[in-house]
Amino acid sequence: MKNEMLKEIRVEDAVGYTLAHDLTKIVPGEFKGRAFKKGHVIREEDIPELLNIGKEHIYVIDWKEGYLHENDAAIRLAKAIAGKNVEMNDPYEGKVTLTSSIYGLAKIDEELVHQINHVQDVALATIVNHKIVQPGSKLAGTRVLPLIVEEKWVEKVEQLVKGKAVIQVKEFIPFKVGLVTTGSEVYKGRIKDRFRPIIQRKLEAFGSTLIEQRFAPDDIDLIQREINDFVEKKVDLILVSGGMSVDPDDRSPFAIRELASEVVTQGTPMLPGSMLMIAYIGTIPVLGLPGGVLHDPYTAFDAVLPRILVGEKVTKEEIIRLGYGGYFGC
Ligand SMILES: Nc1nc2c(c(=O)[nH]1)N[C@H]1C(S)=C(S)[C@@H](COP(=O)(O)OP(=O)(O)OC[C@H]3O[C@@H](n4cnc5c(N)ncnc54)[C@H](O)[C@@H]3O)O[C@H]1N2
Ligand code: MOO
Repeated sequence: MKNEMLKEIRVEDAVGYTLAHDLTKIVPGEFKGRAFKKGHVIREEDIPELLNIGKEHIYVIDWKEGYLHENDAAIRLAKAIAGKNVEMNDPYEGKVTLTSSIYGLAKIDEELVHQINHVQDVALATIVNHKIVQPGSKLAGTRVLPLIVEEKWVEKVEQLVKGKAVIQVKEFIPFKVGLVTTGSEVYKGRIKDRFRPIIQRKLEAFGSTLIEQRFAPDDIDLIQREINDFVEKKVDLILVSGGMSVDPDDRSPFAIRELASEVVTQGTPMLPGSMLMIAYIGTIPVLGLPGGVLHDPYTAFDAVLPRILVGEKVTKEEIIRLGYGGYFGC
């Protein structure tokens, strides 16, 4: 049903009228964008182009109390939704785009996004939660669906999100990290350690530093001695590589478990990375690294590390949910 506030005027009769909204042109494979901007005053020479993009009429709006233009509604929605380190652009074709102002971890409240999209005439599309984003990375776009919208729907969103962060980007905290490399084959020099360069590169990408690497054979006491040393040094994160699976020489999980004040998980459903262990000694996270880190670019370790480096604690429930969509092959 057409809104009674919208008056149609034939394009040929529209010279001197102001456009009420952006007009879009699409030429498949060549162009998609704004051909005319809201506020443009129509001139005689615009008429052929307006007809070419399929506009035989334009709208003039006869405003009533309690309604908003799509641009104003999109700005209000974006302001309500944008949290820390999120910027918004000017409306374009009725849509406001939210971008990150920093390099960090995108946090999207999925449940709130669903609630917002339940509100009549409101549309919010976001990236998935926990993506690593760069300055300028697009996070979301929002608009209302009609050209003029009842203000009450925008107010409903504003109330829904009050005091909550729908979309924000968290900064990575520079962690000082200790690495305990276990495995008698490495300790005795039979093979060269390959974990260090991989770990170093992954940490540095987030602004953290591997401050020291210690080596231990497959011996619980000796592994624990090195872990304890890092605890005393007050590192921010301890990583333990090697010996995480089922062989009799795989001692790392026992060594970590005995020292831990909390074990969040020993194992994940994600592949690769099923042998990842997450524990805490006091406030210091201790990760037992799956062997897959040595040969796969993305494992459960890569899913969890950015969370820890923004200062978050990953829950067992989140670990369980890594299985869905978490088959990367190995
Ligand atoms: N029968 C089963 N086999 C395997 C299982 C399982 O559950 N049942 N799990 C698989 C998974 S998943 C992983 S991951 C791997 C290896 O797990 P580990 O963490 O126990 O690794 P290791 O046994 O200590 O070593 C495996 C392999 O990697 C070499 N390695 C170890 N550390 C280093 C290092 N610092 N630098 C270079 N190379 C290293 C080591 O010499 C072995 O060759 O187990 C699967 N199998
Ligand atoms: O824990 Mo493993 O990394 O799946 O090969």
